[in-house]
Amino acid sequence: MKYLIIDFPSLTPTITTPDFISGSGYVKRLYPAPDVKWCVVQKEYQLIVPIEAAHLYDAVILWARAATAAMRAGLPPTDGATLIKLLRPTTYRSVQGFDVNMDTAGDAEGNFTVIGLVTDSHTPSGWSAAPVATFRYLNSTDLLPELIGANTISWIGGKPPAAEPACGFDGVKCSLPHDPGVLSAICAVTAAAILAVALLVRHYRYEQKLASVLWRIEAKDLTFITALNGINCDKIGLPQEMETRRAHTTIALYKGSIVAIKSLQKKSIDITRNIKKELKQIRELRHENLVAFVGVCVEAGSACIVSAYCSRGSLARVLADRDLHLDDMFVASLVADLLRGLIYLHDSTLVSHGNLTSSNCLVDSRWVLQIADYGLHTLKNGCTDAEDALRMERRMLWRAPELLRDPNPPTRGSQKGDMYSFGIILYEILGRNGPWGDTNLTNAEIIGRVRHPIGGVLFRPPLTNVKAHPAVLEVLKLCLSERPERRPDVRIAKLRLKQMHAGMKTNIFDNMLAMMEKYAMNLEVLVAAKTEQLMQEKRRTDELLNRMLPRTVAEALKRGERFQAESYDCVTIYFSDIVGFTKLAATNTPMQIVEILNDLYTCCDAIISYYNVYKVETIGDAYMVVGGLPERCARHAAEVASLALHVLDSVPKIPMRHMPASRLHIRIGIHSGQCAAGVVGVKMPRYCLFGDTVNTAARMESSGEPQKIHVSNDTYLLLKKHGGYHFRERGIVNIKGKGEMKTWWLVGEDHERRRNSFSRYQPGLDSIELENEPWRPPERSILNIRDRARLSCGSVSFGSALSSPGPPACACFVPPRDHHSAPVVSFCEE
Ligand SMILES: Nc1nc2c(ncn2[C@@H]2O[C@H](COP(=O)(O)OP(=O)(O)OP(=O)(O)O)[C@@H](O)[C@H]2O)c(=O)[nH]1
Ligand SMILES: [Mg+2]
Repeated sequence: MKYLIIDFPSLTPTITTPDFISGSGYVKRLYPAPDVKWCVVQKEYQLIVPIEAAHLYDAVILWARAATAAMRAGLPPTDGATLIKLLRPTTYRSVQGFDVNMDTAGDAEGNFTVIGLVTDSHTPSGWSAAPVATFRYLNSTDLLPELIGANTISWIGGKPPAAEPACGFDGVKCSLPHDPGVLSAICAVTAAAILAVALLVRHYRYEQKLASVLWRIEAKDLTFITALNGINCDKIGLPQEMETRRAHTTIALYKGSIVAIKSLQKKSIDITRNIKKELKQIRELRHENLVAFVGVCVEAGSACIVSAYCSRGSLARVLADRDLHLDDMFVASLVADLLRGLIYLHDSTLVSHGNLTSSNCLVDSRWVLQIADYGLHTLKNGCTDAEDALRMERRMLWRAPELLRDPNPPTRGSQKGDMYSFGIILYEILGRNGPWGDTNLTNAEIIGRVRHPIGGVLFRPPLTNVKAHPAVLEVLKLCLSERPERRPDVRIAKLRLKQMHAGMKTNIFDNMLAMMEKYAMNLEVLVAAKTEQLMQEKRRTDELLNRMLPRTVAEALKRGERFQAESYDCVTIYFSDIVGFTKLAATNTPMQIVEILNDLYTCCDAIISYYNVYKVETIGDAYMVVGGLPERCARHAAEVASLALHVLDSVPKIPMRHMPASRLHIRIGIHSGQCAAGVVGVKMPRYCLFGDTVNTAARMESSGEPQKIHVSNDTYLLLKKHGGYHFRERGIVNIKGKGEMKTWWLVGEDHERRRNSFSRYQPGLDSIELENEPWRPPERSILNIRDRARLSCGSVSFGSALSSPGPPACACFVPPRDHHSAPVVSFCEE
């Protein structure tokens, strides 16, 4: 049997090497031979062979090469060890198409191809993977292959990735040393370095601040103001209020603000490091109750301290001003301010004041107390003021006994010493009689007694005449204690003095604001109440005016305008008159007549409020009403006719107080026609009607009969057109001044029709049973007549009358069944 071994690399599916092609030609030639066994044959030149076959091929070739070399060297080709020695290391071309490098240990490595992305216009993405470089062993002795064609690779980021991560593949390169000793040493050194740097920076900054001359004020920047009385405030920009007040100290203008100047009478001024420290320290202090330090002006051997100016002067001066009444609120506020300032000072780097006196407590324009002359002890030391001895002595009045006795007292004093000084100031505030009250002793004597009590009796300001709360007096006594440790701490003192300003704000300004707020609130309430009263008065006046004049007329007159008279084409005028009034007047007293008429008109007024009519006036016993003005209404005749029927029915039911058995009877006359209406005259203006229609209507009444409604033919025609009214013809009547006229008696109204009409607007009112009670006199002479405006076209008036609370003021409000068992509705066509 013959074997044909064809070995191909698996990575190369299409074998195209020359060896293979020649081999395949050979295979082709062998093909007909029946005794040749095939491995795999695909189509022409397209053979897929297992990788093992390719390796086997290479192995056989290598073996053959070694065997040939052995035979040439005269060595036995059958000795495996010899062949291996001859074989390694070597480079050979594999049947797979690439060179293979075999090292001395026999490890064979082929060449590697780098596949990279290359632009490819044939693919949808525009990219495809293709061999871009190769790894090759250039020499058989090379340990690693060389990259050939690396420059053709397009790397992400422009360069190949690092061969190894920065900390190595397992992070070893970055790990800390594990030795705890080394570790703590590193930490300590680092901390020390940081600390040293921080200290250096701090020191540097401190030195910078010390060296900086932010506190320095140039003399040229200070404009001294010698006397306020003579200066023009506007010129130097001072507030006007300053003009009337003296400064009490040297003041100057610095950068647009007024400052107080305190000169230091020193022989020489040397700004030492200690003074610089003090200046830096004092510049950093800022509190509402400390006078703000502005700076120091050092010029030609002299120096002055510049600080904010407090316009109301020292506390000593404020207390000495007898014209100034200091109430509890002021006192509490001043004490609270002083304590707040002192707390801040005691908590600050200054620790204590050392020279707390009432002349070192200043009051600003807002009545806020501010502590002055704190700190700068080194700078102030050694002053040679001519007045120094006296001033020094006066200062001692506030000084604590232990400090007085001390031959070398601390320049900055002590906190307990400050509390003693506070006690003396509190005494000054409460007593308003100086730091030691009313005494004949000189300052030196007082100081001497405080320093050395005579006979062991302590010398203190007399508290007998001091009027204050017991708790306040207690604090005062404690502050003046001989033993410093008995004196309260400033915070404790503040706590105990809290009740001085119980219920008040601690600051005068806030207190004043609170008072003003309260006052403003009260004022608001007062104004609201007065406004309400005014509105009520206005409503009453308007109501009265509206009763006397039509609303439109009243409005025009209120605005001060003239009301233009208006002409109306057709209105209906109603006149009524009491039958036998002359006789009635003769048999009753005038007051009884007034009563009768008042009852009658009140009833009529109440009735007309249900109709869209306007009451023009009453003349004696005559009552005049018009329908169709001042607001035009097409139903004027019907409104007046219904009103007449209503009145005619109600009047006989009005009982006469003096003649219970008698009844009133009236005549009613109605006529329709043209008329004019307007206000005539200026005084007591009245809305009057003019025209013949008025006369005719009056004639209709006078020519009528008791308890009858006399209607002219014009009104009759209008009512007939409207429908629903019942008439009886009177015939031709001779009317005085008019001649013969055809007239009618209005006898009734088709109330069912009206009732139905009303039900259209007020469903359910059909069922309301209206009582026809006898009339009672009203409780008030003027009834609250319903607002006629509600009777404007289309509105329903009766519903509101029914729903009004309380009993009806007048029973004749209730329409009787025969005329108005249904509520009245105005149906205006306009
Ligand atoms: N109106 C007003 N008076 C001031 C101001 N500063 C100081 N004074 C007053 O000027 C006067 C002199 O003040 P200083 O030189 O501080 O003397 P002193 O306060 O009496 O005493 P020492 O401060 O202890 O030296 C005192 O009556 C102060 O009350 C201020 O800003 N406004
Ligand atoms: Mg002072």
